[in-house]
Amino acid sequence: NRGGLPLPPTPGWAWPVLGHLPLLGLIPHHSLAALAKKHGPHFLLLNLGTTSPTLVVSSPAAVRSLLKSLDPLVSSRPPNAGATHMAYNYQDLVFAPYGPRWRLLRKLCNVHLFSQKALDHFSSVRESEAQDLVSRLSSSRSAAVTIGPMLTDCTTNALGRTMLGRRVFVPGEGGEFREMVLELMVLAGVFNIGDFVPELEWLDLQGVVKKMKRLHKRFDDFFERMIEENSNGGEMCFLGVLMALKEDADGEGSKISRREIKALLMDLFTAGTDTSSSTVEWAIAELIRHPSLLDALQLELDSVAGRDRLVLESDLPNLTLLQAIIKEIFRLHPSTPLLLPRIVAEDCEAMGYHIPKDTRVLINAWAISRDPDVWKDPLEFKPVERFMPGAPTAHMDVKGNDFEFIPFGAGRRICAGMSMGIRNVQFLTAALVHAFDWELLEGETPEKLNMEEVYGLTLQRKVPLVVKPKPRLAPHVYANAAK
Ligand code: HEM
Repeated sequence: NRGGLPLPPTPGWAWPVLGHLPLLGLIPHHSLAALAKKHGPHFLLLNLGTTSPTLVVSSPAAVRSLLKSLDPLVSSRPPNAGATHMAYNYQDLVFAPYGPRWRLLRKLCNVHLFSQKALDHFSSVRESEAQDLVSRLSSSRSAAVTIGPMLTDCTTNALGRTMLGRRVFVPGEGGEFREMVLELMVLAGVFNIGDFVPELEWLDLQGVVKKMKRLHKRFDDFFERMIEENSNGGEMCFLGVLMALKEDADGEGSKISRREIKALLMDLFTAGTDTSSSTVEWAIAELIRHPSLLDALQLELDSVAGRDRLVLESDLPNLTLLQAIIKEIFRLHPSTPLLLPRIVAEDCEAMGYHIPKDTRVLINAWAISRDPDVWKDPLEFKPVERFMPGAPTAHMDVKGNDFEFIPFGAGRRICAGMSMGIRNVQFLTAALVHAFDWELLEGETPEKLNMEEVYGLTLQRKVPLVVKPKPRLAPHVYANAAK
């Protein structure tokens, strides 16, 4: 019963079985943005495969209507192979159905990882990993480096030390975990046909499920080893806290199980590393393309941190231009352009349309933050004009209150690690811009730097950024960083 309300518009004709899947193209957030402009600027209803229909949401008003007014009804995720085979059959946080277990896992993360107190507690870990990165870059002696993988090493090691009490990517040490994390990123980004045509799931046409099961076993063995090491009295870390909780709760319906602990660790490594590192890579690229902003940021950093030490996390509140620049980076380069899918729990009404139960929801955050109906000169990098104090949109933030840009999502299911993500991106960008001048390779110019995107789990550059870092601080700073 639709109560006389229409369904949202659709693009019309669809293929048998595949439905509108072929319309997604190679970069779905681009194709969906174009389709929305043509057929449904707020809502567009697609049939992707044979599953229930997918609602594509492409305007701030439409996001508000769902994630503010109806949020509890769209706070679970649709079924998918990754949740079943990698995330311990929905025992994790990212895919847990909205309810008491999801609430408990989020609360544990909020208290022990993402609260101001927990973030401050582990700031020395992030600072020492940034110091290591600066030292590795300065030892390149201004030769060209591909910055992306070095940033991934840095964020993953910082998270490894916070969660497991140890680094996980150690140069010259096997690199098994590194290889596993990279494979996980690739697999999680694959468009799995079985998720859209469940009738074909058993065939596993792309071999994705087989790979997931194999990789899951390797992760499980790794986390089991970590748990054993930790129970022999390892460094105090998030895993230690979780294990203590598990022991406290054992016998009385266990508050958190061993499986949930492993699933949570897997989530945090997947959601918390590339998201931050790829955003920093975009930030360095944008600053190279805008040399006067790069100069102004270096001036700000010098005035706050001087040239005799590296920047610290405690400097961040004093770096106003940096904060404006990072907001603009999040606007133009949201690392998860379609957020993570949701599913509608009950029939409901939004923007005058009937939205049936089980409709899947994709929110095109990328399209909204580049929409000329929402932003003036949306494709231009203008942090000062938009976000410096006194600018008309300076009050806007990325924390899910302003639906004009929602790189972390919004509502109850907003990114759990947002506080850490913002700190990672602000701090690493500050550290790199403060410690180095950045030159492109011979023959490349800032105006022509390739800024194209490719589709994947996170929004990656089509052409990885290769740059020459030239130290600009006092020499003893780099010597100390190397110790
Ligand atoms: C630049 C950094 C980051 C960005 C842009 C980002 C973005 C996102 C987005 C868009 C979502 C989906 C939100 C939704 O459904 O509305 C999400 C979920 C999530 N993120 Fe992040 N993220 C970042 C960093 C992190 C970090 C550092 C961690 C943890 C270490 C993390 C952990 C999570 C988790 C656990 C979820 C699932 C939350 C839930 O389902 O309740 N993220 N993130």
